[in-house]
Amino acid sequence: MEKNAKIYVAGHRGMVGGALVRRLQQASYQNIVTRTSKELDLRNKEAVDAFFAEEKPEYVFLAAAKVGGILANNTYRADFLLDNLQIQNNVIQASFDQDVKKLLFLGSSCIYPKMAPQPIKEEYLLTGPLEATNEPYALAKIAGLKLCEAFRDQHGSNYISAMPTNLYGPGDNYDLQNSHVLPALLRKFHEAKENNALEVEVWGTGTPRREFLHVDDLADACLHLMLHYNGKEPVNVGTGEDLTIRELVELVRDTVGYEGNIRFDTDKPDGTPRKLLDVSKLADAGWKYKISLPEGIREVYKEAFQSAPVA
Ligand SMILES: NC(=O)c1ccc[n+]([C@@H]2O[C@H](COP(=O)([O-])OP(=O)(O)OC[C@H]3O[C@@H](n4cnc5c(N)ncnc54)[C@H](OP(=O)(O)O)[C@@H]3O)[C@@H](O)[C@H]2O)c1
Ligand SMILES: C[C@@H]1O[C@H](OP(=O)(O)OP(=O)(O)OC[C@H]2O[C@@H](n3cnc4c(=O)[nH]c(N)nc43)[C@H](O)[C@@H]2O)[C@@H](O)[C@H](O)[C@@H]1O
Repeated sequence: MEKNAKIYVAGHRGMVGGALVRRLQQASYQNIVTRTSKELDLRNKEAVDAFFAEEKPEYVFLAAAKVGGILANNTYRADFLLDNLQIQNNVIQASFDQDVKKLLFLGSSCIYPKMAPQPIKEEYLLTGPLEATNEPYALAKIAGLKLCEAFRDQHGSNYISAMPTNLYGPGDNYDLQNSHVLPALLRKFHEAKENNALEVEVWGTGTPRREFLHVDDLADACLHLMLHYNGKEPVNVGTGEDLTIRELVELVRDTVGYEGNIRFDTDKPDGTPRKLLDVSKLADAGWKYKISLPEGIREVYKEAFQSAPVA
């Protein structure tokens, strides 16, 4: 990818897209094209076709998607399936029509079977039923990676797919209903400390295990894959380490400095019991994460709550 190549980052205002733009700029890529969803609704095929015909990007990072935590996925099930299918179909088809040289599609670790052996290898895809809370989203993501594979099979298109584990970092969503667990916990513990609240409510039993990757590490991995990986199969992107939600809760509590009680609301869903990624394929491609979870949480807490108010 030449330094003056035209690169379209879809979803640049999101957590992942924002990190990708920062990483590309840091690496001196000068010709980055972006559009907000207001300027270009990627669900609209005509608008997407017109944008690609006009801009003719050479490389595409597809980081635009309808995204949310366990409750959002489980509540807006039709939107998560339909919006994501439309966005990815339109962008991948237009990339083909306009001869994009290479495209990176972002999926998610929830594509794998709920009871997949751990750690999860890429080859476990489609070997068992999905987790119910995010089945529509996972199905859309599976369709996206399969569409990339099908274009490669039928037309030789160099479209690759990255499957990140749970992410966190600057630009995360802190809405308590729709967010993922880490930003939700940071906000809950911060507000409980500020208000001297007696307890903090945490969803589920605390027993599920999750793996977390800082989004700046993810962006670095995506650039690495764009530069060095040309395989058909998706590549897992994570740390290869996980912890229980209870352990995460304690880590966030200690980072924030909250001293009250924790209550687990077991009426809320746990989701999949564990989704630890096997990252040996990524390691073979020459990449490893840099930001440890305690360090990342400290940095994000400082950035989101101790310097400027949360939007
Ligand atoms: N967050 C995670 O934990 C996680 C984990 C694994 C994989 N991923 C994957 O990483 C990618 C990015 O996730 P994220 O966390 O960065 O999500 P995010 O912060 O919610 O950002 C998503 C972006 O997509 C854009 N978008 C949504 N609908 C659109 C539409 N109809 N037209 C145009 N743009 C649209 C939004 O643009 P505007 O801001 O302009 O509205 C937004 O900036 C997704 O593919 C997701 O599956 C995320
Ligand atoms: C990366 C994303 O992961 C998502 O699954 P998933 O890890 O369960 O998504 P999260 O929403 O991060 O939840 C992870 C775990 O944390 C628990 N949890 C505890 N307290 C909270 C809280 O206040 N908020 C939230 N959100 N969770 C909380 C939740 O019950 C679940 O067991 C998928 O739904 C998406 O499709 C996507 O793949």
